[in-house]
Amino acid sequence: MIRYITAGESHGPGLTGIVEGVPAGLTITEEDIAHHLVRRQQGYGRGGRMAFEKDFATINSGVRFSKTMGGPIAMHMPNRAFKKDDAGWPTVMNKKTEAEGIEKITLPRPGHADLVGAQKYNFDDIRPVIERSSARETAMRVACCSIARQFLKHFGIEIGAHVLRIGSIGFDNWEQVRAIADPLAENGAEAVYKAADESDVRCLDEDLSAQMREEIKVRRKQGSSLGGIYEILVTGLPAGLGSYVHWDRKLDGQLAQAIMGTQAMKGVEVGLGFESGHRPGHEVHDEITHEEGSFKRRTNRMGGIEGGMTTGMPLIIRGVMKPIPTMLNPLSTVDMKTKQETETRYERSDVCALPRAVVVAESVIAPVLANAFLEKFGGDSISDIEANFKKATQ
Ligand SMILES: Cc1cc2nc3c(=O)[nH]c(=O)nc-3n(C[C@H](O)[C@H](O)[C@H](O)COP(=O)(O)O)c2cc1C
Ligand SMILES: C=C(O[C@@H]1CC(C(=O)O)=C[C@@H](OP(=O)(O)O)[C@H]1O)C(=O)O
Repeated sequence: MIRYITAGESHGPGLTGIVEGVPAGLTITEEDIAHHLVRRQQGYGRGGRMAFEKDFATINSGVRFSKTMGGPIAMHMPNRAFKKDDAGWPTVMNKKTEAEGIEKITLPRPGHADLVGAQKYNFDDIRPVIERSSARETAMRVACCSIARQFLKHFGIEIGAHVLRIGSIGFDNWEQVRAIADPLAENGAEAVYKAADESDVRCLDEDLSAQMREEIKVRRKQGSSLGGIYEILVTGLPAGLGSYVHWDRKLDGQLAQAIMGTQAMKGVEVGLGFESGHRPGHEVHDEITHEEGSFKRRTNRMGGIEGGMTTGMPLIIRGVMKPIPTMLNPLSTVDMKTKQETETRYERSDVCALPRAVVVAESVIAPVLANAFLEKFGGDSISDIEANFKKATQ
């Protein structure tokens, strides 16, 4: 079973990640990981920090001659913000001594973890909450998950996401999205992300991309922010991954947890999702056929999952990201120290992080899918798993 854990603060010296349970013999390099790290930094609506961070994870264990050895893979990624010292970070984040005059942050931002985090851990300063709740952590999460993604790719399983909506601008309906995304996914879901990466808002439609950019521009000018909706496709999954026998073995439930465990994600759909509640059954369920020796479906409205298991059709998952909580135009809040009503204070921030966040969403589902695959075809090495997979699918 692949597991990972990250450590590190947003403005501390750097992020650390440990991935364990990766079978021996998987080809992986720092450059493979950097590919997705660079993608996570790109996107219209990003804030000033992404312009100077140059995310790169150094592999410090578990890999020899570009192949995994079966042991834990440890990675480190420095925060340029710390070195750049644009706000005295080595002093503010000093691990030993508190210097005099360091300002306590006491104005919680609605929508961020500030107030509840400070209440929970009994802090009179929001700084420690910001440092760990920040989505800076997703940089190392993407690095860790890129290893699981590489494992899936080895077995022909590809992941690719694209943006469906930013604020009021987006596709009208499911069929419209299918017409543009599914032909791309026929060549493997990586074709979806590669096409989406051509747009700086990661939308597959050129006109909508231009309108989304405009929407972000307008909201930025107003000092507000935006979220949106995205879709992830996964191709190459064999039928029968996951299980119906227990609630916690249902693959759709596990995928939802991975998405909802990501900063700012507020909902997940599989296939038609909420739309299926608006339609009669015959416009929802995917009719079964048998062609060229295997079971197929006429449609894929259930998004490749039935009974908590993969159907063999592409997986289609959608997620919604709420608007960024830090906004130039303030919201009302209460000073934690004085208990007086006041307004939020602005800090450097993304205006719309959705085009970047879809890379995080693509990444976090990879270990879930890799584990479902390992549960069925698992072994200690890539060659063992190849043999098991071949035997089961011949
Ligand atoms: C890629 C990414 C970038 C983000 N950038 C910011 C940001 O610049 N400013 C901000 O206030 N929130 C940002 N967020 C959202 C906060 O991290 C998130 O709202 C916060 O951790 C509270 O968690 P919750 O939204 O899940 O309740 C970002 C989220 C993601 C996924
Ligand atoms: C650093 C990243 O995102 C950060 C996520 C984030 C938040 O509150 O979640 C707040 C901002 O941090 P800062 O105030 O230092 O600019 C973002 O830049 C990143 O994605 O690597």
